[in-house]
Amino acid sequence: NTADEDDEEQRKRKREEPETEGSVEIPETSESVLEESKKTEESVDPQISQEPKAEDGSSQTTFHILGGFEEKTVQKVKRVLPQWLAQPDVIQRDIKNNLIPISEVPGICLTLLKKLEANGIQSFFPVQAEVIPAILESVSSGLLLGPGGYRPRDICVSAPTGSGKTLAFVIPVVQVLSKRVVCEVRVLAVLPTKELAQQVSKVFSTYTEGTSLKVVMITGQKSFAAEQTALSEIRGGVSHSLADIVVATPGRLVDHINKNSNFSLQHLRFLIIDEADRMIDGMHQSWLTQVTKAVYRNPGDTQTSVFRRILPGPITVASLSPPQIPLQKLLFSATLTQNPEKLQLLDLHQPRLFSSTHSGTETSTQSQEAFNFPQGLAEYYVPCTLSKKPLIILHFLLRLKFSPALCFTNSREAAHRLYLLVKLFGGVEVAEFSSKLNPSERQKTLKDFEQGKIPLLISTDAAARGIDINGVKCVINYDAPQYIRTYIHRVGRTARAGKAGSAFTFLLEVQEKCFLQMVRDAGSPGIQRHFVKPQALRSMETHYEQTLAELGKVVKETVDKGIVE
Ligand SMILES: Nc1ncnc2c1ncn2[C@@H]1O[C@H](COP(=O)(O)OP(=O)(O)OP(=O)(O)O)[C@@H](O)[C@H]1O
Repeated sequence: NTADEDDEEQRKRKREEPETEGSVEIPETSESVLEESKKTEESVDPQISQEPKAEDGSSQTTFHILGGFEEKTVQKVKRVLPQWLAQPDVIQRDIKNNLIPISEVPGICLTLLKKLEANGIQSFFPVQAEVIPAILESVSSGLLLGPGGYRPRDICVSAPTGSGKTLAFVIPVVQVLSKRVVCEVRVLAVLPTKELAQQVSKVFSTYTEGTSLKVVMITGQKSFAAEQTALSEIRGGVSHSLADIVVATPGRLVDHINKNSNFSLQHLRFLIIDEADRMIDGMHQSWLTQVTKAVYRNPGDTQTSVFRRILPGPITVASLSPPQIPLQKLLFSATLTQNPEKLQLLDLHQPRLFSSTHSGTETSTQSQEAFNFPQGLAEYYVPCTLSKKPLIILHFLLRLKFSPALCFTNSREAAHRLYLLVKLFGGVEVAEFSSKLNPSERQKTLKDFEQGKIPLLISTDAAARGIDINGVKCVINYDAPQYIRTYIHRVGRTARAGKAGSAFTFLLEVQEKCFLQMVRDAGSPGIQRHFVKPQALRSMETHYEQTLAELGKVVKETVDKGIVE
């Protein structure tokens, strides 16, 4: 229909207007005005010709309208992913109904089976049942070669928060290393924070206990000299490694590579990158280049060594002989990026992906990445106003007994303010967790929270990723997270290991549309509205107002004393 076409044409013209500051927006004009401007377009300066005219023909305004906030139709582009990303090995998301008895997973030695049982593990979760045999298979020809004499494929795992990814790499790696003769660093696990490194190091220690394997953590928690002493010793004038498995944060790792001449990665067989998407992010990138350099750094006398390592290139007869220790990368994340450009930074070798999302299928037209949500998670959003947020938290804790609850804010200041307010209000034990605390305070706070001494922990995103706190019933996003990955990791602190849990996100009216769209686009199975009636808060209001006034005084006093800025 012609009228529709004209409309469409008008809209198109509007969309194509330059968005520069000097441009003039053409208002929704009548056809005659549009025709008028069309006629003059060829002969007159376009800037002048686009100036809007009122019906009497006079210029409507001389102001330039800034912005360009009008709605634009963005052309949908069908995603085309590399085959390995588009067709992953599928991992079941439902843990409870897909438990596999540990004895049914092939290749695991008796000693480890016994240890698993001793640690209360009777069955493997789906991610473990898939990934453990795959890693074991890649070392089936020994540490020096992959299957068929070729370099083994790198392995990427994208599975929900709390799905048991840690054991999926700890078990096979410990099993492979248990046959080693000489102590050298064969496994390097890199994690973004000290807490996570500690958590993973603890699991490695549990499963290496009673063997000669040594696990060393380098995160800066101890002095550099103490870490050096733990990593190697000089015997007979020669440096000997004291670590088989090193668990590190990127900053401290780079320090040891550059400043500790006795720290050698020349025998490294597995590079484990946990929270891989976070580790690919900008600030962490250079650590990988440094690791690669350290792995292929040849001391002068190794030209004749059997273990001479050269950077992998095209396969030739010469490159296959003598065989080298291949470096295999194992990537784990609940929100592994599907952006091939980002993944390329990791220089993966014929990667094999294990994933519980199907967003990468060829039929998918979604431009946004979809992620994994734990099966037992119930998601809610709570419509609220800024002033009612603290009251709703108190209502959740005091009336609805939503505890233990982990509550996230978007800044350290917001966490501290909310902590003070809840503490002054009384009736519930509360603690805060942020980078403001030193590592031992952080550790103690997490321990107290886990042991049930603190029913409410108010945290920044410092506790959003990877932290495995047993028994968190409820996650509260006091401030809505800006990014979908942050949301997934925060809510993933509950509903772990096949258990149930709830996540509540407080949303101001202006945030609702965008946030809900973001969550749905990411593949959330469904987020429901949880409305708190104003009457439910009324009885707490007077005491709350008094607490606010008191808080004002406390904050003023601390500022006056120069305790906080
Ligand atoms: N087979 C199993 N049986 C029972 N519990 C298990 C099993 N595997 C792992 N767990 C427990 O499940 C919890 C979550 O495991 P883990 O921390 O490895 O999850 P994750 O996938 O790494 O989560 P995130 O993505 O949040 O880091 C841990 O407390 C762990 O001890």
